[in-house]
Amino acid sequence: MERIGFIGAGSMAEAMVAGLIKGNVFQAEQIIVSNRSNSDRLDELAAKYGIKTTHDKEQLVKDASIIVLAMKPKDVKAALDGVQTLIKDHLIVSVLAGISIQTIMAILGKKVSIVRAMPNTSAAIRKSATAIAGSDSVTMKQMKKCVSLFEAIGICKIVEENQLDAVTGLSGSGPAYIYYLVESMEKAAVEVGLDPFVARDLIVQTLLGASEMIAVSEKHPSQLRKEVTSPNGTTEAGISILKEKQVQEAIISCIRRATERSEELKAMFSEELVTNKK
Ligand SMILES: NC(=O)C1=CN([C@@H]2O[C@H](COP(=O)(O)OP(=O)(O)OC[C@H]3O[C@@H](n4cnc5c(N)ncnc54)[C@H](OP(=O)(O)O)[C@@H]3O)[C@@H](O)[C@H]2O)C=CC1
Ligand SMILES: O=C(O)[C@@H]1CCC=N1
Repeated sequence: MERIGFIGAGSMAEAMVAGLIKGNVFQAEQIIVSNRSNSDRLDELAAKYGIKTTHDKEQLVKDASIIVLAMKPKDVKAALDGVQTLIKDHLIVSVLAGISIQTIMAILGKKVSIVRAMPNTSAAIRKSATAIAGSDSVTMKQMKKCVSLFEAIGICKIVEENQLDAVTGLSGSGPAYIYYLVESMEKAAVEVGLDPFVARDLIVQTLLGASEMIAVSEKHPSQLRKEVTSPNGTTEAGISILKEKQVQEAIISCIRRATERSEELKAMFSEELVTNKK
């Protein structure tokens, strides 16, 4: 029986476990989860999903053929400590932001099949936008397995590893940009005299509707925007302020900076984790 083992039992691991079970990619008995020390958390996951949990990482690595790295980037070295020699023909799937395939190989001290993924927190409701990249040794079959793994929690695109910083800046961090927009719309709604609860519902539905329109329509978003914008109407008046305040330029700078930060973190982690520098 093929088993998947998670090292790290936080929110990303749980989102994936939930999606894998709901999507029938793995049955509960094929999933093993471990963490550093929080037994209550393991008990909670076992009770909620019927999965196996353990604090014995060695056993997890022996039992599973796919190992998902789902701890914070700074903890990856400690998490893999003691199991390097047991990792052989496994497929390693890392969701760690800013940790390159090369860094993971350096920590493991050998060439292994590694798929690096950048999901986002909407994985919790199986709506993640994920991109993945594989090391040279990843087989077509392993890549397909990973795609189905991430398609169980949303959509999955295959990219070159050097694109993952851009993916992190765009869709990894992306939910936060949308939440920021919603925070701003909520503030504005109160200023223009709306009840905050009524405003929240209207904003959410506006976002859901607009997202679905983009998804199902063959029209470009700029065309959809034009269709909302009556000459001399309210939308034109509103958009003229966004243009005056250079909001589009600000969004482009935001995604550029987030991408750059991902590159910086990658370089920093690679130096810290591979050269033992703290
Ligand atoms: N949040 C996001 O939007 C996104 C996050 N990611 C990535 O997902 C990864 C996980 O994030 P998230 O789930 O939010 O993190 P959490 O902080 O929720 O969970 C981290 C988990 O790692 C465990 N852990 C820490 N050290 C070790 C160790 N030495 N051995 C075994 N387990 C260990 C912790 O165990 P314990 O509780 O016992 O300490 C905990 O279960 C991160 O690397 C992040 O970059 C990727 C895309 C988006
Ligand atoms: O903010 C971060 O660094 C992580 C990576 C993508 C989302 N959260």
